Amino acid sequence: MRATIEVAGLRKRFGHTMALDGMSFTVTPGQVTGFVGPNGAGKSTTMRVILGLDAADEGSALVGGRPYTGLRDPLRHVGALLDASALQPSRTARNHLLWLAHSQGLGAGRVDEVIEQVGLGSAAQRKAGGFSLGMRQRLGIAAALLGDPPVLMLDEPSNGLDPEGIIWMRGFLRSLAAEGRAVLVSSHLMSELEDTADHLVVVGRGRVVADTSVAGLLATASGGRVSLRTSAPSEAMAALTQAGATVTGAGTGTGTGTGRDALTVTGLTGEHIVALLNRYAVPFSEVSAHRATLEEAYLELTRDAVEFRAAGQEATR
Ligand SMILES: Nc1ncnc2c1ncn2[C@@H]1O[C@H](COP(=O)(O)OP(=O)(O)OP(=O)(O)O)[C@@H](O)[C@H]1O
Repeated sequence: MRATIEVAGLRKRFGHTMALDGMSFTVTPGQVTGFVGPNGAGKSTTMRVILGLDAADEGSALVGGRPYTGLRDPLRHVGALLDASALQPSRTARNHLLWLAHSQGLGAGRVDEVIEQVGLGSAAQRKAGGFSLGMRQRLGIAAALLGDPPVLMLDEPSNGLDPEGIIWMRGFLRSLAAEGRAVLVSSHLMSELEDTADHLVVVGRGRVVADTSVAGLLATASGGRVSLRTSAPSEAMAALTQAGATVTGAGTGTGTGTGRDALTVTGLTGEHIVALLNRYAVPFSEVSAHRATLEEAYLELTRDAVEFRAAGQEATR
């Protein structure tokens, strides 16, 4: 089976709420794809539609080229963790997994393997009802792995994990992708994905607002801005503007630097700026390309898609 998820033109309305408004993206094998967007952006609904738990009004969602409902032994095709608390609290972790395994024709040996894989060995005989959220997440991932599926889909798997657990999760997801699986991981926090994901599908208001590599998102957000520090701002401005750049700062109050000697230049690369300043013998002490953080890039992209924002935050925008 192809290790892919293909979502095309999904629309889904709940009453007056348009949860999905033309959601389209593809998850490819061998990498972790981060599915990121603010609360209410439509991530869980998309995952539920992919798993056949919700029906879309329009569009298609395919796992390995087929709709989920058409898969025989679905756990062998796609492993999913949507809600870690969806378990029978009186069952032990191992019995929970045994019950799932049997439903898919899988043996007890596989159950013990996945228990070890997620680090729950010492808790396997404990009742799942007494598990912390972090332990439930691990149990949910064990369940997703039971059928050794080529496709994994995890909704906010780092929720409830302690810092050690978060680091473990990052490495674990990356190793699953390195084995050639397609791994889709959702989060409403970019910080949770930035060290994990190779590729990002950023969503807002039910649609994709960016489908890009992590490096691509950073490059777009940086916007080609270069900061410059010079003791001769007027001469620098004149030389750079003449070469086609847009220059702000030095008393205009619009630059990102501080003080009269700081300029912000767009439209020219750092190398080009250095060459021009040298040619016109304009002194400068610093030329640096602005690097946006992933968080900044994400906030910029999803600014219009945030459903709930504190009043103080609203005022700053
Ligand atoms: N069963 C439902 N009935 C009514 N509205 C729903 C239902 N499920 C989702 N919605 C609405 O659809 C929109 C998308 O919700 P969804 O849970 O998919 O977003 P999300 O990106 O997963 O958000 P979060 O990060 O908060 O989990 C929201 O406005 C939500 O309130």
